[in-house]
Amino acid sequence: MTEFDGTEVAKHNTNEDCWVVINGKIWDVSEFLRDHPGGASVIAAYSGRDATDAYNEIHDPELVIATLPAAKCLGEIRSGTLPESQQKLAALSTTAAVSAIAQYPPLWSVVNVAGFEKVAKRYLSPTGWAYYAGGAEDEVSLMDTGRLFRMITFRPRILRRVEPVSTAVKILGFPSSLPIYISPTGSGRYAYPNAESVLARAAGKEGVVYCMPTTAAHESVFEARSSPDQPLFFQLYTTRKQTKALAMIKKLKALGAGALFLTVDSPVLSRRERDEQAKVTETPGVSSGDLKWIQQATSMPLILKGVQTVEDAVLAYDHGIQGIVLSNHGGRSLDTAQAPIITLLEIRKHAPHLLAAGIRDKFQVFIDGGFRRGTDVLKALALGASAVGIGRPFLYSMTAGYGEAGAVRLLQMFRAEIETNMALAGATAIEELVPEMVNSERAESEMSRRIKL
Ligand SMILES: Cc1cc2nc3c(=O)[nH]c(=O)nc-3n(C[C@H](O)[C@H](O)[C@H](O)COP(=O)(O)O)c2cc1C
Repeated sequence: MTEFDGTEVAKHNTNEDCWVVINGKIWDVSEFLRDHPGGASVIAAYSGRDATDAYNEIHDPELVIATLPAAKCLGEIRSGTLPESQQKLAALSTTAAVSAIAQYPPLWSVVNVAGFEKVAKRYLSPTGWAYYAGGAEDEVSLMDTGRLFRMITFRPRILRRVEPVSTAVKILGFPSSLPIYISPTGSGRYAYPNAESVLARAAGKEGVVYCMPTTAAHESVFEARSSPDQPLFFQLYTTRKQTKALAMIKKLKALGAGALFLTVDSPVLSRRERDEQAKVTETPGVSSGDLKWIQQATSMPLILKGVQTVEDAVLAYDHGIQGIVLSNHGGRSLDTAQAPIITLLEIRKHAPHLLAAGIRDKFQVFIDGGFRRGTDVLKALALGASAVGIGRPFLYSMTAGYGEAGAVRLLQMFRAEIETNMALAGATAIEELVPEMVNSERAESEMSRRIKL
């Protein structure tokens, strides 16, 4: 029997197109609605949702089978994919249930990343929310990034001409309309069906780069490009046997991938307790120390994702790698690992040559983890990063049935925040964002004093 995710069921939530879940089976009751002896509104209250409890309270489990044509049973609900908000309204009377059903908030009412996160928390299944929102162990690294962004303040310059503002940058030689890109985030299916293709399409519309995760590196994502020139990167774990990895690199290069992000911060599977409770399973990413075979296998730029110290940043540069992502995997790997912005400050202090404008055509420093505002992005750029990766917010932006429109709206929100705040800081181009525009001294006081290069 065909299986459907809760997100798919949720889309059929009107009187004209009404699906309900009864005892694990999905029924199309659009036509039956008006014939229901108890009235249409009783069923309509559960459209796009799980009606099991309410149904079982009154009906024999076999009644639906006897009443509806077999073709109206469309399939089964995939376990763990029904958001809480789509489940269990039986404890309420029908009238209360009808009023308790919140419609998905209209997209225009979501005005910032925090808004998308709120919607995602409400409409994702418990499993999906645990997987997306969680971090390792006590989630200290996960939560720490926001604190550091707040510790870094702007030193805006005044009475400058601040129009027009250009947010364009080059990422590994590819043009991007914004100094941000979409980070690889495992499986997007809890948020929206074919989430990776949806993100590729949204990225194409807004002229930014999407880096797809290993698990979703398929033809279909490339087919979603708005033009063959649209840059798409892919991420690889080196768990894969060498032969498999090489075959994948070759295939993705042929499909038109522009760069390879090799994730190096997860040599073993980390301890994510929310996932354990919600029974999410994920393949560990094991990194091997030897990168020569990958460097030799491809002419694509090779980027190390998950560099967490200035020492390793220097090693990467010295080994001819084309770029690094300062990242602690969004707080999902080693808990209490330092925030990536601290690693950026370490590089500023001990190896500033890695951030020099003059070397950006052969080496770029990217950063990700906890960037939720245009101002967060601008601080990292002023301190020398070439671009910023954004992970979870894109997953959140596709929930509640928003899909591509949500991801496009999120990019437009970042665009508006970056443009406005650049002008307020006194910059009209990304190159004009210089270290003197921020005061990062409080954050610098948290840097290790034991660094020896
Ligand atoms: C649900 C989820 C899955 C992820 N899966 C991957 C992955 O498969 N490969 C990878 O390199 N990074 C993965 N990451 C890490 C992101 O690429 C990125 O480093 C991190 O999410 C950035 O932080 P942010 O989510 O706070 O923006 C994942 C992150 C999340 C939240």
